[in-house]
Amino acid sequence: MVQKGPRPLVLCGPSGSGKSTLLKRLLKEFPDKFGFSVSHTSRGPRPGEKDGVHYHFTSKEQMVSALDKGEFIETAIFSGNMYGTSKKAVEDVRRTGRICVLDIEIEGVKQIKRTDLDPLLVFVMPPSIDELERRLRNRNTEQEDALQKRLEQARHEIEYGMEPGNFHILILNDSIEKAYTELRDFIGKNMNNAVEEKDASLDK
Ligand SMILES: Nc1ncnc2c1ncn2[C@@H]1O[C@H](COP(=O)(O)OP(=O)(O)OP(=O)(O)O)[C@@H](O)[C@H]1O
Repeated sequence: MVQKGPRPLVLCGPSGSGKSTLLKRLLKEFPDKFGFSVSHTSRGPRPGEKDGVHYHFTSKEQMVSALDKGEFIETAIFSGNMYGTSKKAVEDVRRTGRICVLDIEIEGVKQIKRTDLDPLLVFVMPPSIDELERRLRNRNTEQEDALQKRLEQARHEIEYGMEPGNFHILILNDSIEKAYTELRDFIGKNMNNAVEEKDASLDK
């Protein structure tokens, strides 16, 4: 059981929508206030990604075994790879007194809604599928088939993201400055309320 602390912040959105970019800025501006929950994944590291910093890189077998032991809050299969947030990852951040930020898939969002973590849920929306494709191609981190899978998945994710009641806020990332300002404003409004009283509630 994960101990309750401040409400965690969840960033969700299609691959390439800008979650990592926003997260990086947030952690840079407020290093003492927010801490990133490091997910586990069975996918291989991209150039520059460090084990234990960006992800805990592991195997599918090990993740399934940990899942069976109840060590994960949420897991999801995405583009053939397994991803998950361990209870320990969230607990590690909570212990530092920081607000835990999670970057998770839709399946994970559905699972975390069923826990008592009561997260603030942000959906990062790309301006269009075409622009998403451009950004993913520019990022140059995926092979063609993986890129196509991400774009296909993005259509479903956007549908879910836009359904009323699924997220507390949708942030359109057409400009990173604008999107970041919106994220900061949302946090400013809701994180204080989160400590005093809860005014952001959603469908479970
Ligand atoms: N507003 C923006 N305008 C132009 N490019 C952007 C914008 N936001 C992000 N990008 C670029 O788009 C690419 C994808 O962004 P990012 O890696 O943050 O996405 P992500 O949602 O974290 O993806 P993944 O889920 O695959 O990790 C990056 O190369 C990033 O620099």
